[in-house]
Amino acid sequence: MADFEEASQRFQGWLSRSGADISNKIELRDLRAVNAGRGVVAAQDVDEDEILFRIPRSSVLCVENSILSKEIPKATFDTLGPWLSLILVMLYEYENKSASNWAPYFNVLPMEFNTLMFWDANELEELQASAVRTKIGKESADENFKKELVPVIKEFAEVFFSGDGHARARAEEMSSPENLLLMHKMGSLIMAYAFDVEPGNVHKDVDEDGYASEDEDDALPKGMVPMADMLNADADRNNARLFYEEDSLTMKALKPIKAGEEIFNDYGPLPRSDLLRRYGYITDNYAQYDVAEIPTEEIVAHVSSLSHSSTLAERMDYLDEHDVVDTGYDITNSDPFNIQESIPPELIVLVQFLLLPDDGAKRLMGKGKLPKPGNIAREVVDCLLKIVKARLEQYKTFLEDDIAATDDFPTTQKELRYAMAKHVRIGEKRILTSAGAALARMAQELGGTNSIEKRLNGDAGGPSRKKQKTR
Ligand SMILES: C[S@@+](CC[C@H](N)C(=O)[O-])C[C@H]1O[C@@H](n2cnc3c(N)ncnc32)[C@H](O)[C@@H]1O
Repeated sequence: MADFEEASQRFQGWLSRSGADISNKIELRDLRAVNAGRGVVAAQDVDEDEILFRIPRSSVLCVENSILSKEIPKATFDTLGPWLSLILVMLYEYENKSASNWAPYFNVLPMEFNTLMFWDANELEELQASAVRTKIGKESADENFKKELVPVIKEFAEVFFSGDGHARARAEEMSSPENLLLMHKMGSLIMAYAFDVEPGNVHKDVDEDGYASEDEDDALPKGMVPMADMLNADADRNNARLFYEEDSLTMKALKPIKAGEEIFNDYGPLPRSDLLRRYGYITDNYAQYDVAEIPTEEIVAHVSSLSHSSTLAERMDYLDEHDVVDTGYDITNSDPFNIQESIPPELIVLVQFLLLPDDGAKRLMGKGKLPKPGNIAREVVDCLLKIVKARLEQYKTFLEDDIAATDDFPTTQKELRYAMAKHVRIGEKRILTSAGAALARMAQELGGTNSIEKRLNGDAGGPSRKKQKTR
């Protein structure tokens, strides 16, 4: 406890000496008792628009402020891109230990994470069929570290390990498992803590909800902004935002904040699976953003099994040209569940188009048109229902069993990870179950012959013999 508090005090002292202004109405608090590390809390009432702190741009840990940017050519950083460039700079500062200008800052940053990158195989298995497992990217990150980052460190070994007689030997060791792990840790810090730092005089385009496009954010340099990254996040209780000014970055209250209330940033509308992947924690109020992703290859495999057409590949190319094809489709929450709201129109169009008879598809392609997602034929509903049910069956446990299993007070890291994984899969299964029920209702309302079942079972459209499990 003493070390933790002392690190917080030293960090704030360092930040103030670096020219930061921190309002005396806020405090950096120990929130470990509620599994939230450090967080910023209002010590007195704060008004809307009031400045909580102002950090000089020179205190941001970024390529521009690092001595490495004077010694390593800009072209090298440009080739590395924002992520690897910042990892390089952070590794350098971290290796410099107390000699680094940012040493007091590193002392309040964690080096252990619950993000999916650090879960073992058994822990990941608890996520069952969640598509988030395909997005962790550990192997590709390892490759990038070995192929792009390590060669730069070797090329500039004398700069990177300046003053060390063993600089070359140390650079040679950078591909070791321990050093790759260190790179992953820096990468994870960037993922959970860094900001896309807008230059002082340029403003990025944001959508109506205030989020920049991913392309837009990818283009901006990343920076670790001390203090701004001590704010935890909350989807519903976001009450502060960072503003990018010419010489400083300013955190302002977005609404009045009462003494004792925590000050929250916003990570955007992330499903809990992504919250876990990027930030290593989940909270119930992000459940509203949960999604159940269905990979496109599964959808195409289902349709192929129902279609005798030899033109599916050609149709996929056509759909791709019309921006309908994605790697997967997210079924989202709606309350009450509503097909039009929760099933993406692109998924409906994809299934509709692939299920068309050859002459119908050819006619549409000739006119450069696509089916309308509003008119869903019975056959399409049946196919979507099969896809949704098959996806649900890929999860190893039943929804009701997951809900019944208690995890009130996980005490070990493993228990915590298992509990978080369970909540992620519950969220996904709930969506799939609701989607299945809504599609089944729609099929019933549309009436007519269940042509898909007929084709699959080779009978006159009677109920499938296979008992469908509910998950
Ligand atoms: C930008 S940092 C916030 C400061 C962090 N709590 C710390 O002690 O360094 C983001 C990390 O804080 C934690 N976090 C953020 N919001 C949280 C919340 N609402 N509840 C619990 N942990 C949260 C997660 O571990 C996340 O990866």
